[in-house]
Amino acid sequence: MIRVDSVNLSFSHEGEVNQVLQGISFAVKAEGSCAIIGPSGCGKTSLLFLLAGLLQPDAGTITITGSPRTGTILQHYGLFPWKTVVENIGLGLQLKGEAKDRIGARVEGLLAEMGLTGFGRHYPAQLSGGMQQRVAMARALAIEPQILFMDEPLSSLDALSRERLQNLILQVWRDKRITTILVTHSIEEAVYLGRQIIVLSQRPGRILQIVDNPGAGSREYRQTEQFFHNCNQLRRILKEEDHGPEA
Ligand SMILES: Nc1ncnc2c1ncn2[C@@H]1O[C@H](COP(=O)(O)OP(=O)(O)OP(=O)(O)O)[C@@H](O)[C@H]1O
Repeated sequence: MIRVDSVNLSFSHEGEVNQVLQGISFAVKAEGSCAIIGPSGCGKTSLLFLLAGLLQPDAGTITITGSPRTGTILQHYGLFPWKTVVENIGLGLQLKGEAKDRIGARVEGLLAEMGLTGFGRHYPAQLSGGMQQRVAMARALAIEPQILFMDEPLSSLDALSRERLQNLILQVWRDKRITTILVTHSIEEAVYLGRQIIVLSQRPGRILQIVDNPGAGSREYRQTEQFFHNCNQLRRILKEEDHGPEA
């Protein structure tokens, strides 16, 4: 369980305080899937960084029950260009001090799972965006996280690769029974991948609404009336935030 209670965050620059998040409270239960959406600059990445423990709030608390292993996929993949695919994927395991042969076996398994067999010795620059994204996902999954934090992981992909990787995220969430927290700009992606959708206001980000979306979790969901209904609901909330209520 992840619990966020009355969290505020601001950044200071040359004496000027920039309030980024205000009074954020919500909870995500274990094995839940949560999507965070909102206008550009509203603090989505900052909120994800807070959850992942990469930033500390000015006020309020973030509590994560137990000491779960966490994996993080940052925007633009965060791969090391001077390391091969195998070295990138094995990095977390290496940092944990795992034995070389165990790392080798685990990385081989992940290469196969992600459809990257044969590309282990390539460098990131030699791969397409979709393949780099799968490497980033394999690296995050290598340590068998119980919570997976993802910051717009699919934003730079073409429509088909994006759909394939959305299905992969769905499959990982279901098969490995992990908790996923996904920051996205895409309404459809939020509704497809988040059983709970947190909609943030313009900066300073406050919670406009938490949309329950219990139907998410299967490939078929995309074709259902409920899916379209929830996409429209999100669109309405975001539009109102952008322009005020529609005439
Ligand atoms: N390390 C930092 N120092 C100062 N200001 C920062 C820092 N990180 C983020 N900000 C500011 O905080 C605000 C929110 O940024 P953040 O990246 O969290 O928003 P976002 O909703 O993820 O944006 P986008 O959708 O465009 O990716 C922005 O105004 C940004 O300039």
